[in-house]
Amino acid sequence: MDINIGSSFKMTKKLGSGIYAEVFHGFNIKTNMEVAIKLEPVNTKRPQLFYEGKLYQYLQQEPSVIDKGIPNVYYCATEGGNNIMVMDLLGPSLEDLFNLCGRKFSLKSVLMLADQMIQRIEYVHSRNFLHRDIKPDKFLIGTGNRAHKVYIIGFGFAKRYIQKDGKHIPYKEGKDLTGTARYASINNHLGIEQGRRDDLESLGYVMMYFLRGSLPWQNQRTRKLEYRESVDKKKLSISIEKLCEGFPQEFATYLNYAKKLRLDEKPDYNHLRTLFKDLFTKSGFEMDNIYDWNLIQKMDGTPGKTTNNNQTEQLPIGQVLQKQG
Ligand SMILES: Nc1ncnc2c1ncn2[C@@H]1O[C@H](COP(=O)(O)OP(=O)(O)OP(=O)(O)O)[C@@H](O)[C@H]1O
Repeated sequence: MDINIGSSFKMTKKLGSGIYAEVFHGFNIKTNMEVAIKLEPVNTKRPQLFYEGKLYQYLQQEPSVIDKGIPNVYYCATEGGNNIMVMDLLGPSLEDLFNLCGRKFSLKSVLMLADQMIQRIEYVHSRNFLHRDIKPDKFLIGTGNRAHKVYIIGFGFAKRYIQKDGKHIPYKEGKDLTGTARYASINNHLGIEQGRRDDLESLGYVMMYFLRGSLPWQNQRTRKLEYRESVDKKKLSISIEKLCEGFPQEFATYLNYAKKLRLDEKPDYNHLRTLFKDLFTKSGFEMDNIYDWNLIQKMDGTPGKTTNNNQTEQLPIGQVLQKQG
């Protein structure tokens, strides 16, 4: 395919697509560095790519945080009927990896991910923005020697919650649901203005999705238009205790904490990370950055090689996904 983008980039093959945009693999012609290229048609109803590009750049402008877990953006322009953004190439999303692992993650993987995901959200909040679409597809792992690092992407719905005068955005009702119904906070369903608490509540649903394999309000047999309403009803009717039943108490504690926060209250992110870190230690896990997907057996039928210390060989994740097709 090899299409030129600006004077420095070439686009090669498609990597994925969302509702609003398509993402392609590419590289910098001058340096050979691999990149991801996101394309949005110029005539789309709700253009958001340049807003997203500006946010990535803004989030990178914080010298005190070195590796922020946010991709760099190198180029934004309109070419050939598309808005284009060139950014760091990342690896698969947590949703891709969840599928690869048979749609269940172990407690160890969920706890290691939780620690990173809370840090990413805390960083975005520290820069005065809410993400407002927290879901497994918005967390991607890095490539090469950053394959254990979780990056946060997809800022099309992000919103500034600390206004220019330093005040928190006011409480409001009657708003449309923003983001993805499956992981939306209950207040988002109820039409209440979102705050930091809502990103954290959504993250709680992501964790329970990983542990349980699905959420109780998923896969309901309704037409698209009725889907949101049926998720509303089901989510409201299930208690946190029921949702987290059979899993360590810490997950219910986390969700109860997020749901009790006031709209403008700053979450104690450290407290939440400590909750999960203590559970990690109590469970006897080792912080070795080995996730479930690193232990997947080779797809050609031969099991992952066993090393001297009885650990399964880690496969480069790109290779595993390619083998899966
Ligand atoms: N920097 C990147 N490197 C590698 N793959 C990426 C990158 N950015 C996005 N992708 C892939 O492309 C897919 C779509 O990207 P993204 O979520 O940004 O699109 P979107 O249209 O904004 O999504 P949505 O419709 O869910 O809001 C992602 O799920 C991911 O698999």
